[in-house]
Amino acid sequence: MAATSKKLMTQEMLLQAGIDAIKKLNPVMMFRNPVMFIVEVGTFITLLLTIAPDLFGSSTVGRGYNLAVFLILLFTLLFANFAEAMAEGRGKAQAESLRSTKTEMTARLEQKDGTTKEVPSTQLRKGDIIIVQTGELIPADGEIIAGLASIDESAITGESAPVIKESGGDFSSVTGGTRVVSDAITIRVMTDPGESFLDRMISLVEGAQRQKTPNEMALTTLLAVLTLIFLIVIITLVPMASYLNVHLELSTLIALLVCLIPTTIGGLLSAIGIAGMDRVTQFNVLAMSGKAVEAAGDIDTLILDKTGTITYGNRMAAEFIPVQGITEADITWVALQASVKDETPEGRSIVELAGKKGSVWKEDQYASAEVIEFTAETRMSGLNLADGSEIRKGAVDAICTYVLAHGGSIPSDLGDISNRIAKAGGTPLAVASVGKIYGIIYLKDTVKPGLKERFAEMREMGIKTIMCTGDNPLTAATIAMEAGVDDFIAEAKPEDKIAAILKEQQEGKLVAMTGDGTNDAPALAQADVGMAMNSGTMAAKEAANMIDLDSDPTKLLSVVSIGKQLLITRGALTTFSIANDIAKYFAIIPAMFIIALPQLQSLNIMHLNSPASAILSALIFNAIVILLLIPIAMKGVKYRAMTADRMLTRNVLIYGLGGVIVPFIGIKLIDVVLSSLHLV
Ligand SMILES: Nc1ncnc2c1ncn2[C@@H]1O[C@H](COP(=O)(O)OP(=O)(O)OP(=O)(O)O)[C@@H](O)[C@H]1O
Ligand SMILES: [K+]
Ligand SMILES: [Mg+2]
Repeated sequence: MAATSKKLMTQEMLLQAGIDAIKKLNPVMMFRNPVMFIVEVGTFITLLLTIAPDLFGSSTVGRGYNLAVFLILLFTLLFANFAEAMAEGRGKAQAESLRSTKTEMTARLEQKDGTTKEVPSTQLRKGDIIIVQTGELIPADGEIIAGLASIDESAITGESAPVIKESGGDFSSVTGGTRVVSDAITIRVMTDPGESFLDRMISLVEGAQRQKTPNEMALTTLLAVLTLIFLIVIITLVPMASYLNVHLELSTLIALLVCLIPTTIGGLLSAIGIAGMDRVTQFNVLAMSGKAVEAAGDIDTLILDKTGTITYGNRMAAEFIPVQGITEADITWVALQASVKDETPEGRSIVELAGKKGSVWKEDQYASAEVIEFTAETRMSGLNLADGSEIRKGAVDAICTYVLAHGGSIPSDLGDISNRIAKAGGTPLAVASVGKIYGIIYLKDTVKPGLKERFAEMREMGIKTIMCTGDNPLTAATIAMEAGVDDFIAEAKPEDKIAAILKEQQEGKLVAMTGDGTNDAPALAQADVGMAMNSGTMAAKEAANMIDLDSDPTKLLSVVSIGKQLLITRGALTTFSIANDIAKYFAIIPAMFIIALPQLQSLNIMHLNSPASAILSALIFNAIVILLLIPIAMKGVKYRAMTADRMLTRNVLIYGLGGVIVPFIGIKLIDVVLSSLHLV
């Protein structure tokens, strides 16, 4: 995706946006935007007045004037529509390129009797089991239930380096449309046709599901109310004017109304939202809703899981360390037994290390054993052998509790060994057989580089980072130090992760959470912004409202910036739009009443050429300003790392002051040009 998205606006896209701007004149579509809908009604009335100037009562202005007002209003509408069409353009192009990867393919579907049958991928349903081999495209989203393979995900992530996916752990999910580059895997299909990740991605970048955010809705309501107030003010001008014996032309009243209602922000509002979402996509982050992006802009706390988010998550067994009185061979043997049926990456790495150390075993030896699978709840796994003996490995505190409950004791040097590993940032797993602890397995993992700097940036923005891990407190402290997070919570079960989020939320804070595991899914759903790593499980990706295709937790920083920028841009342009009214008022009111009330000359501070020129200049400025502000609506106002409040104050000042001054200059300039061309 990244490859296609980096392209700048092409001529083709501009042309398409122009065509779309005309199509969007359809009143049914326009109705969703109250401000611009009023402009459209005005445009229609001035069109009628151009054809029949006396249609609504006798008129003293010529057709030419009405035509001029009509044309300027038409362009006001077109400029606003063009802004929206431009913002939509890039997403449409991206959707096009994604669609091209959605080819019809055949899948190898496993039958009840164990044989396979070739079927078209469109026939695959949730729960089907399929087999995909080297070189083949994966026909549907799913979870690997057997095997390990390296997979080229460039069709979705734009990243050409293949990633390793395997059954059992947090790296088990695969996406339809990606390619297996080595080995073969068995996959359980997780989505029905039309609901796949690729489908969702297409409709997301295309904006098909785009809904107004609560913020946008509130602003739209505010703008509609403002429009209504100006409408009432202008209608009441008519009897006042007739008392003064001033005849107000309908087209002039419409011009005044359009100048005063907030057309600038009304015209650019939707483009600002779409462009914000698009900017998030440019960072290879899929945001399921604009609401999530806006929430990201206000985040106070970020909660991260450790394994797979802060670290790479390929926890591998590095060493078997026996406690006093146990040989290395003994602990290796117990560790192996505890792991022969453990299908997690950790479990497999233990079996592999035991093999390297010379342990041999037969698969059928454990055929009648009961498998105790690893859960985040128990933090243990193992086997119950046919003779009734129980073999376990797991988090040190979990194993200690288990052994004590079985009448065993804790070896005196266990604490020292496990602390040594934890202080080095490793995960110690204790192993026990028949209620006796044999020693510790040292699982190593690596912290992703560059985290410290980015967490420091978050601190500067006023965001607190908390690591929330199932691992022990010492390991957690070491990794927390190394990664530079502000705080950590250790030995956290899934419900503890939710509790941590709820606690922050109850203090009135907005919370973001990043994670990759199935055990993170409930917390991802509870958080205001839940960002799942693309490397993670389906459950995590489904619960989250954002997915980072590059599996980089610090990406949230970019999303936060974009969210803040979105809110600030909207605020700044609203301020600018309303501040503009002052100059327009000074241009139009004297022009309307000058003949009856020469005293109003004192209001004519711009010394505009003629009443007609004043009105048309203000109206032209009103239209052009929409066009000129499209780049700011699309790119967002410049954002710097400071608190949102300071940033907003700063921008409201700039855009407020600018909004007062710029139109005085602009309207005067247009007036000079119009009169020098003898147009008015
Ligand atoms: N296959 C396994 N068998 C037994 N115990 C395990 C296994 N994998 C992990 N553990 C233990 O359970 C603890 C919790 O693991 P889990 O991966 O659920 O934590 P987590 O909350 O995902 O961690 P993180 O937040 O760091 O990603 C680990 O710290 C480890 O001690
Ligand atoms: K306006
Ligand atoms: Mg995890």
